Amino acid sequence: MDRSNKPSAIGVGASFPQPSVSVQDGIIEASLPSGESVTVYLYGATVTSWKSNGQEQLFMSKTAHLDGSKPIRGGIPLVFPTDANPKLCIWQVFGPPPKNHATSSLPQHGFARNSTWEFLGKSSSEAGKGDVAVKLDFGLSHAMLSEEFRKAWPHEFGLVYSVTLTKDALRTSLQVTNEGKENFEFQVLMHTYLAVEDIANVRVKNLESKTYIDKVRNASTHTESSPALAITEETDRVYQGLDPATPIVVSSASDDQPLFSITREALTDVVVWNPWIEKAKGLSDFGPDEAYKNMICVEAGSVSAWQTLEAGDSWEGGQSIKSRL
Ligand SMILES: O=P(O)(O)OC[C@H]1O[C@H](O)[C@H](O)[C@@H](O)[C@@H]1O
Repeated sequence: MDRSNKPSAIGVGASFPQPSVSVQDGIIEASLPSGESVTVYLYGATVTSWKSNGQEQLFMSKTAHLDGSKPIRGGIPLVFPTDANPKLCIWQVFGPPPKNHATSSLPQHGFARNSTWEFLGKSSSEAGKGDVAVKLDFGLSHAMLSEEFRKAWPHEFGLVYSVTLTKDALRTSLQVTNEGKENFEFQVLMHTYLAVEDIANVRVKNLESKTYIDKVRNASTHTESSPALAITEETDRVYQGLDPATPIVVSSASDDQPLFSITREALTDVVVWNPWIEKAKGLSDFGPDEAYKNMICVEAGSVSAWQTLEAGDSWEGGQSIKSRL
C-alpha cells in the first residue's frame, strides 16, 4: 500500500517533552507527559480507551470481545466500506447499493472493524503552550483482508487511519485511496461510544431543524424539532447534511455544561444511537444490560450517500472530539 503518509520518526534531540508509546501484543498505547492517554487495538484499528482530565472518556462494554473474534463493542470501531445492514429497509430511503459494490455479501458495518491493521508508526509535535501531540498511524489494504472479505469487496484500496492525541482533544481521521483501475463507492463512519454518567442527564445539541432517518421507526424521515435532544428510549437516527464545522455538543441537562464537542471534516452525517434496555439485552457482547445508561454513540460519518472514488484518487475525513471543555 502507499506509505506516502507514513510519519517520520520522532527526531533525535527534539526539544519538547516526549510522549511515550508502547506496542505489545497488537495493542498500541500512547500517553502524553500531561497524563492523557489513548489505546488502540490493531484489530479493527479500534480505539478502546481515551483518558483525559483523569477520566475514561469512551464507553467499553464489560462483555466486549477483545480477542479478535468479534468487532469490539465500545471505544471507536471504524465502519468501512459500508454502514449497511442488508436486512434493514434503509435502502428504501437511501437507494440500493451500487451494482459494482458487493455490499450484500459484507457484514453489517463492513470489514474495517473486524480486520487486523498494521501499525505504520508514530510521530509527535508541539501543540502550542508547551503541549505535545502524538499521532499514531494505522494501515489496511486489500491484500491484508481475509479471503472472504477480499472476495466480497474486490477493490484495490489503501486506508491510513490516524489517531491523534492532544491535551485537549482526540482526533481520528481516515484517508481512503483507490489503488485500483476502476472507481469504487464507499461509506465511512466513526462509531464513537462516548461514556456518560447517566443518559437521563444527557442532551445532544446542534441538531435542531436537521433532517434525520429514524431507523427505529421503519427508516422514516423526520425533522429534528429539539434544540437539546433528550434520549428517553431506543434511539437510532441518521442526521444528514450537517455542517462539519458546527460542533455536535453533548451536554449535561442539569447544569447545561458541555460534556463533549465533536467537529468533523468531510463527514456530513451523524448517527445518534442508544440501544436502551431491550436491545441491550439482545446484544450478547453488551454488558451489563443496564450499561446503556452509561453511553451514547455519536457517530460522525458519510453514510446517507455513497462517496465515489476514482482510480488513483484519495479522500480524507475525520472527527475531533473535545471532552468536558
Ligand atoms: O451491533 P452493531 O453491528 O455494532 O451495530 C450497532 C448499531 O450501530 C449503528 O449505530 C447503527 O445505526 C445501529 O442500527 C446499530 O444497531
